[in-house]
Amino acid sequence: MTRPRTLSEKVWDAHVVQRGDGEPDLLYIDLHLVHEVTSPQAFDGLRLQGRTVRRPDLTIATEDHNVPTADTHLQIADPVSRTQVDTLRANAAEFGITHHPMGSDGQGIVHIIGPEQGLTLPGMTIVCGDSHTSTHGAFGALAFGIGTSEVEHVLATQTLPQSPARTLAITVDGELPAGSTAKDVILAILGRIGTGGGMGHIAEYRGSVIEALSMEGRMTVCNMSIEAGAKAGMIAPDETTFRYLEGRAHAPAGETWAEAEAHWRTLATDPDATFDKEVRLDGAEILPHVSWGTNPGQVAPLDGRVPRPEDLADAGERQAAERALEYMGLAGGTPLREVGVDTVFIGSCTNGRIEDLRAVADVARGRRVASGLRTLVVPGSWKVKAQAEEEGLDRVLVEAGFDWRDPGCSMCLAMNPDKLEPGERCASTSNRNFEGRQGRGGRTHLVSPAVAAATAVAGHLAAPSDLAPAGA
Ligand SMILES: CC(C)[C@H](C(=O)O)[C@@H](O)C(=O)O
Ligand code: SF4
Repeated sequence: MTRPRTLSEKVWDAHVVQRGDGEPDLLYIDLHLVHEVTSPQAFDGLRLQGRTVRRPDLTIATEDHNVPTADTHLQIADPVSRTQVDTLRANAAEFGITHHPMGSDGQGIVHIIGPEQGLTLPGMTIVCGDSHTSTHGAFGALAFGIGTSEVEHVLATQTLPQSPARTLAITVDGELPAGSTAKDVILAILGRIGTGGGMGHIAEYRGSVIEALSMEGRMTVCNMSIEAGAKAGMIAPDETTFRYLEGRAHAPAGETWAEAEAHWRTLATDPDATFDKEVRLDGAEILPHVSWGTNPGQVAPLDGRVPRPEDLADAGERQAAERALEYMGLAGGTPLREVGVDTVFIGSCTNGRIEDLRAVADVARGRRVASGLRTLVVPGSWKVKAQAEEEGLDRVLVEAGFDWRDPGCSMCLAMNPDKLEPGERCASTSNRNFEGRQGRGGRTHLVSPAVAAATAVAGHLAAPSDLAPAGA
């Protein structure tokens, strides 16, 4: 009998094409996603060596980081952004890669389009020159971000040398309180284990709270694995996964579906398998969370207060908190609900999917955005945008005063026209609150879509349950 294995070990083992003593394993890569930021030098490298793309059919490119989210029928105005996007287009054409240009049906944030097109499947190895590739682990794929030289290696060979990672089980049992979401689960996990808590590990999220999440919610959780320093984050595929995938453009169909599903069912961690490290959270204790600092581990329940650095026992944490509060323009001890914002950003590969937009529309329906507040609602892809419009969500949002945009990374990282001004404070459904992340001097509070929407209405950090009844 083979020894009991975890989900990640099974997927890893199935992809080893070469193993040698003291050497990293050479892994076969099933899907390589490409965007305009981390690919230009990789393609240049191929050209220099006269090489081709080994499997153009397993390589998919999209434009996301640099695209504007308004007037997308026009040329990109910024010359640097335009060059990056034009370069990707030229490379995709030269090397025969499927490419989704700005404004086309299949375009969107790289981590949104893979799953929605059924390209992302359980048991696969998936890489992209992007740290949030961990998103795809929600399907039980082993998915991780790689650097540009590795992008070149995968383009040329469809393989990647990798040293095995350790395994980490993050179990969230029980049931979430009403009003808490997948985003709150991952923010609470980050609050517990910190930004280094997953370092060197592949995380597997398990337990009844994770099992009860939709695929959208599972993607939100896996997306932020990298914020804990984990190499990847995975969830065992189950009925929820299969129902999400069935009928998607690139998912197996007919007889191959049944075969695929049977195989996917074998991927779950064996009952006797052990992890190198385990963390447990009680779902019942996970309340809506917001970040108060400048890394995604600096979070607190919305019901709480901005921490007082002097109360922190650890000297390193105390200094980090002092510095963060200074940048954030916050005083320790301030109730989080009293923190007013200038901007609300809803979107990104963390929370730019249809379920996220539904959650926002549910709060917006019959209400108004606080006066003077800037909002951006940015669907993660054109498919998400089209579905939202089919469901009438855009009308609800526009009537409430939200700005309804075109797909892209947008204000998640401000590599495009959507940026915060210095000192501007933003409630954001994205994944990083680093200094300057959303624009130089901008201040970010990471929140769930529901909290973002309620904050837009209230003008300060708020949960939907804080708001007066709609229409009142
Ligand atoms: C631009 C890209 C390399 C970067 C990443 O790797 O994550 C970006 O997507 C981000 O979210 O910071
Ligand atoms: S939405 Fe944000 S986190 Fe996701 S790929 Fe784009 S920039 Fe990175």
